[in-house]
Amino acid sequence: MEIIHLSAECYPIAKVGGLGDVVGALPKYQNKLGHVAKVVMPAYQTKFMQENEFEVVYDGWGKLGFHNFPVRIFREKTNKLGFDLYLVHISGLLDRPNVYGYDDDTERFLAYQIAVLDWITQWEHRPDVIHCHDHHTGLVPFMMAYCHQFKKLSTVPSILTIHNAQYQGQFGWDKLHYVPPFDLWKSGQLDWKGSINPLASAIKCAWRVTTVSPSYLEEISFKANGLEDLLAQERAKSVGILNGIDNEVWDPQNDPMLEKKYAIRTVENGKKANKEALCRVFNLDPLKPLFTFIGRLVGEKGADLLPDIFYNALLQANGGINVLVLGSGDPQVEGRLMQLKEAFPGNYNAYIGYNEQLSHQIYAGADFLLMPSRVEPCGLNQMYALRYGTVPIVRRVGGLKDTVVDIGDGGFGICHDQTSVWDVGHAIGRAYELYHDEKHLKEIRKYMMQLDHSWDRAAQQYIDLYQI
Ligand SMILES: Nc1ncnc2c1ncn2[C@@H]1O[C@H](COP(=O)(O)OP(=O)(O)O[C@H]2O[C@H](CO)[C@@H](O)[C@H](O)[C@H]2O)[C@@H](O)[C@H]1O
Repeated sequence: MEIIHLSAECYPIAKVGGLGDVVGALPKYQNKLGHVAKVVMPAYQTKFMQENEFEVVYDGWGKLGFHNFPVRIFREKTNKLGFDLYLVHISGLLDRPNVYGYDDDTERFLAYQIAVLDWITQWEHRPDVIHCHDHHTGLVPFMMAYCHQFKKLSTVPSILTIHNAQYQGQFGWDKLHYVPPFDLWKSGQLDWKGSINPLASAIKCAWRVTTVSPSYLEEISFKANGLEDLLAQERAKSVGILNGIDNEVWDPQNDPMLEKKYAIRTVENGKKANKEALCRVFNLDPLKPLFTFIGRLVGEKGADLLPDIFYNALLQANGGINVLVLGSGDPQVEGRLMQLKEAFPGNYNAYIGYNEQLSHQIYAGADFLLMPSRVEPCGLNQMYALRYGTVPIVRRVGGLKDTVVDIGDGGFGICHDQTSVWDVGHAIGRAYELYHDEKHLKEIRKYMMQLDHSWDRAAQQYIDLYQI
């Protein structure tokens, strides 16, 4: 099958969070299964763009409302990522250093979607599937189905994967003229509660809808930032497919970013060396249990509670634990996490910002990784932690519920029910006890590391879905 993945992010070209990881891995695994999966994404001003060789495969013009813009699509020449990568260059709109966060993001992602469909419409053949990821590509199913100029694609199955229903990309009806011509009586397919809502439109128009874990599919019928009714209504065409991880990128045995590589057999020494290196850099004591958090500092991740959670835990442990945070997001949370450094020097540290290499070093060097998420569509961090022999401490929600089994149930993680300072504090207490039960901890580490969360299974599940 020929599968076209459309996404705003794709690792290693541009990654803000888990979306980038998924789109950088799933197509590779689909290709391994004998299919031809390709990624078509915006050409941002990134290092990848400057450091690799490209050929131009399309030179044309797009139209956004009354504005015409030149489009150039580049193909990466060497197939080094394990799939064909196409980058859509629209001068002045997409060629910027960041993926998101501009006032004209609506225009940027609309222009990208229109340019991609213009290009694919001109192919001599039709792809078998167009797979859209999140709201930045959410108008594609509508445009394929109803816009006159893309009529040729109206019979091609479109898939929407919801990585996060919180973000929907809504904009006002005053921008309707951006959408290429269609029969106006179809406008209801764009609408949700009085706005043009790309995610809602994709849920309505896509041939199939997927979420990134089965539990999240259950949850969004009750909690989806206003889309609950719609999701419940479209439930029959929806399915939850648990994300995998890229076992080649996330492999402690082969990870060039680590101080010391290790396998299941050598996990104790390997983790010790990585922990020592990490503690040296962050002025922490390698003899104490190291608790960490990696992620976007936003309410969904429970990040607003982290300062209180860590303050209480550090106080109670009376110097007996270490904490290290890597993240960025809400400036207030960032500020409070930085302040804690003064209160607990030698036991607490934080790196505010994005740092891919440091994230690998933390998964390897930490003892415990916290994920007190309020909402977690799948979560990849807990699966990376498992692969690196780090015990996840997670709230029982979404994909966390689907991937982590509590030690009390014969499992390998520590689970709690609420995103509250008290509940997480209690979980940290349990982790502290586990840390001092060396035999049990060693067994758990070995057990976790042999769990298989690679993309092999999920890649096939998507293929099966396309073929239904
Ligand atoms: N400051 C930082 N420095 C370095 N690396 C950092 C970082 N902050 C985050 N990361 C990395 O970004 C990724 C985050 O992945 P998640 O799946 O946890 O979250 P996200 O909420 O972005 O994704 C959404 O999409 C994914 C994919 O479907 C779902 O798993 C998830 O539940 C959903 O919210 C991980 O690779 C993590 O290591």
